[in-house]
Amino acid sequence: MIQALQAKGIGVSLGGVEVLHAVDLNLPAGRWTSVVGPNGAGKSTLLKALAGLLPHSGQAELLGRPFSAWRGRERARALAWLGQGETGAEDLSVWDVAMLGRLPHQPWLAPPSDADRAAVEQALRATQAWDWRERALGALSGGERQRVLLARLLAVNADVLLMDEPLANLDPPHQADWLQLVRDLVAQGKTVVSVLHEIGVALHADQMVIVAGGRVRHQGACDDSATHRALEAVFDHRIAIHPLGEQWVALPR
Ligand SMILES: Nc1ncnc2c1ncn2[C@@H]1O[C@H](COP(=O)(O)OP(=O)(O)OP(=O)(O)O)[C@@H](O)[C@H]1O
Repeated sequence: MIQALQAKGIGVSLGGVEVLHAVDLNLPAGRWTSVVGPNGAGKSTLLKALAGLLPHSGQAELLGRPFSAWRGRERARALAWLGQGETGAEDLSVWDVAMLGRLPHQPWLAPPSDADRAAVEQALRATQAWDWRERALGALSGGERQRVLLARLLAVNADVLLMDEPLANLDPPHQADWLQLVRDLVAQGKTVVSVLHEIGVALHADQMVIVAGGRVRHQGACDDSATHRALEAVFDHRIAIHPLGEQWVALPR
């Protein structure tokens, strides 16, 4: 199986403290992997290291090649990123924010092409943000803003999409839309890796990586009882995983 992302002994220190300890991880291409764990576990740090956004020890590989072997723009076309609580670009219009996702496709200082405009329109429509395209990002609500940032990520049209808490501020219908969007992306052969606190949604993924204390505690299929037991354990058995129809739900004990 082709690996979209691989961590080989990745360690990260922040503020002089080691927060990720020699993590080894293989994330398969064409699958959706959810990353879960308690607050402060190191999930965001792991995702940033996998995206090549943080200095780290060990080696990270994207689609079988070390990050150092990728040219910047080529890598930016292959891997799209949605960070947690992103700020900045408040004065930019929604259209221009989504167009930022096309930068890796554009020659230096070139105006957007028809293909760029089509990709941005498609992305804004996919997240139902099209109607706000002339509004400033800073004038949107938290959930509206999140949908614009999601559109920026989609506009990249990358094969590997990393999202840190993509459901932040989204209401339940838009969480359901996100779930469908991810399923569609994976059906097209894309790889999605998402850090999620919504365990019920995270259990819809193909596989789950459970992180605690800066280490991967478990990696397994979301419908595997071993994954459910590991999930309950990492949250100190304060939640229990139950079947509900064809889904799994996490309920407080
Ligand atoms: N700049 C920093 N300096 C020092 N420690 C940091 C820094 N950034 C993060 N940390 C610490 O690193 C650890 C991992 O943080 P990280 O953001 O990866 O956790 P997380 O699992 O994503 O948490 P959450 O679920 O709360 O978002 C935490 O203990 C955090 O306090």
